[in-house]
Amino acid sequence: MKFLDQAKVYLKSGNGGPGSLSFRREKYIEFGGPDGGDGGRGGSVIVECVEGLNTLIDYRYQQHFKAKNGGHGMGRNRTGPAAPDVILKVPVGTQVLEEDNETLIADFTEIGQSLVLCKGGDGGRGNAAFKSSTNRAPRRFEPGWPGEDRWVWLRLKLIADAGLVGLPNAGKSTFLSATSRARPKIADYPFTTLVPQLGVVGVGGKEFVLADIPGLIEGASEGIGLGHRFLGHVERCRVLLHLVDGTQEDVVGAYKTIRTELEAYAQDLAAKDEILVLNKIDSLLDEEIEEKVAELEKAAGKKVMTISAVTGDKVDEVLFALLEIINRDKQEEKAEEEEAARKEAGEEPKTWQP
Ligand SMILES: Nc1nc2c(ncn2[C@@H]2O[C@H](COP(=O)(O)OP(=O)(O)OP(=O)(O)O)[C@@H](O)[C@H]2O)c(=O)[nH]1
Ligand SMILES: [Mg+2]
Repeated sequence: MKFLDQAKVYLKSGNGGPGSLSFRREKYIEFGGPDGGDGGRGGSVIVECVEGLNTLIDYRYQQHFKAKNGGHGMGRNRTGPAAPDVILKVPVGTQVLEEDNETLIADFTEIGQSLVLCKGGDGGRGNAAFKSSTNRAPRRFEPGWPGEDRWVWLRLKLIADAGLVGLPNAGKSTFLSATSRARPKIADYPFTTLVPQLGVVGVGGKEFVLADIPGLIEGASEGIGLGHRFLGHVERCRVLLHLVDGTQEDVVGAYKTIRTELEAYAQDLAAKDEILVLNKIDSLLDEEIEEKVAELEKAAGKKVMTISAVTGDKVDEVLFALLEIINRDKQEEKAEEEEAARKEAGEEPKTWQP
């Protein structure tokens, strides 16, 4: 599933500190020379490409990044303290665009690349800097130079490995928030999720990207509800995680509604690997769980896993099951790519000859 993860952020660098207007007063000199130092440099705002990030999710929650102003110049010709830079860490593959969301400013393709987006203002000069042969005691000093500010878009194209599907209220967002650092909105009414949300799930020392899309309802493939807009995204992921709310009467009906929509939307979507999970088992009696699992397994013709996204019960088992499919799919993809590369190079596949 190819995703556009993006965030609009406001950046502001610090102003330079003002220069100082200071005169040294010493014992025998009633009115000494100027010794006001320069103001400190304001902090810059810098974007840096770092290791270990997969999404821009953090930028959805904090949108304003402001560096501090430089400090005032001081007496004895001391320069004011420079303000620290503010560094926005982004993953490889991030693009920075102007506020119009079209004009490209930077394209980060390697770890360690960085760019100053708003330069901190220089400090103003203190009066010591204006001393000359004709003016031994200037009363002149400069205010600090202003910093810069701008809005930019951060944009990251990434592939989600697994996609959550299910009716509204099935607990998809709860699952995402229980398994990743993503903090999607969760509520007991349908269509809480309005746009896809992504999270990076860590399991067994590995990571994969999980996407939560708005709930699907009957007619979704024809444009009813919200989910259809995002079904195209799910088309490219490696595995579907299908959640069924165990507290509803008709679990089989819920399952079938989603399957019908997936099939109506695209055959290859319906043909994807799917892990089927009965959620909310914390609210069910053991007999109810057994009964519902049996009904679902019969209708779906596959094994059904059970979890509570809220308590975290058995969630890990689902994650390992997802990881297994994702790894297998990645290996297959790699093998296919190698095969294609070999063909391109004009090499005949090696065949065994007696
Ligand atoms: N008891 C119980 N409640 C759950 C569980 N998982 C989710 N819920 C509740 O079910 C409601 C819906 O959860 P969401 O995670 O918002 O559901 P969703 O599938 O993302 O819903 P949409 O975004 O509308 O498609 C919330 O009130 C959750 O607290 C669970 O394991 N047990
Ligand atoms: Mg949701």
